[in-house]
Amino acid sequence: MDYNLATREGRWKHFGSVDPVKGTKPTEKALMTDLQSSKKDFLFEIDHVGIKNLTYPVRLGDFQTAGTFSLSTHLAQDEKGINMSRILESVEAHYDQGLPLDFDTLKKVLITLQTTMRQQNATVDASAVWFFDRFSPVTNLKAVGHADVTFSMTVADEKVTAQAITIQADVTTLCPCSKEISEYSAHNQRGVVTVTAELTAALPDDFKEQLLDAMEANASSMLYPILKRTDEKAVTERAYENPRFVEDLLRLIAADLVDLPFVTGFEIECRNEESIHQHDAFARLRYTK
Ligand SMILES: Nc1nc2c(ncn2[C@@H]2O[C@H](COP(=O)(O)OP(=O)(O)OP(=O)(O)O)[C@@H](O)[C@H]2O)c(=O)[nH]1
Repeated sequence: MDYNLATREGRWKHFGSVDPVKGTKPTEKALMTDLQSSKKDFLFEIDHVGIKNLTYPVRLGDFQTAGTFSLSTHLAQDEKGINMSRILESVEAHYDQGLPLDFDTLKKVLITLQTTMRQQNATVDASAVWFFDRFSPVTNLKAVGHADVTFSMTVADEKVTAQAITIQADVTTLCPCSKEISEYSAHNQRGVVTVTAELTAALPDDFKEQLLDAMEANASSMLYPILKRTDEKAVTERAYENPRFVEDLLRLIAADLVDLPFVTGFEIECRNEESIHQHDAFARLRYTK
């Protein structure tokens, strides 16, 4: 059969598209079976059911960036499934040129989600790149640094039952052993620090900054986007003056976190991408106050 190749429809049919069949199933929502809402004994309740790897715009500090979300609810034993479309509807209900990535907004999203799903609890993990201004140490030149953050929260009966933040940041560590045994120099490496901090309900405005400071200030040196020669000299000498094993860095961060009143417990991992090996060195600890 010849089709009118001057039209899209004609071209589609020319390439094999066919007309839809005349079906027997309803096309109106009210007449469609709501399978997920069917009730009987489905053997188990489910702790978490929802969506993950949702990419959605978020606002974090002065920046709009891409967030990655996992959102879920509980599901009772006598319910077949959740109404998944309501998860995105709950996010959209609090969206304003990006979803503000903070615990107040996430709590509102979870309460909306829990209410519309009529479930006992709801949980979110929301990750994004956290951009912030970073000034070079001597010349004070501004540029933008970054760390990875994940906000985690659970609500039950409209109350927050758990809230935590994970921050991953890069630092410099200079090897104390290398400094001790060598006539000159010492090898150093990129350290990757990951802190998950369980948090009290009330938080200071700068809680993320205080956590990041604990992670960076205890390293041999923090990282800067712009370094002029005077800055580079300062950073190099600071690292030499503050050598750190991976264990040292872990313990010094832990000591700072113990002192932060809004942190109730934490897990820290420090991983050094070794410059004299092909493997990494790491240390990890968990602590509950
Ligand atoms: N429960 C469940 N839903 C799924 C699954 N996979 C996909 N879905 C989605 O669920 C969508 C339907 O969403 P619902 O929220 O139940 O739709 P609805 O019943 O019209 O929505 P309401 O009017 O809010 O009740 C489908 O389009 C699917 O994309 C799954 O494994 N389980």
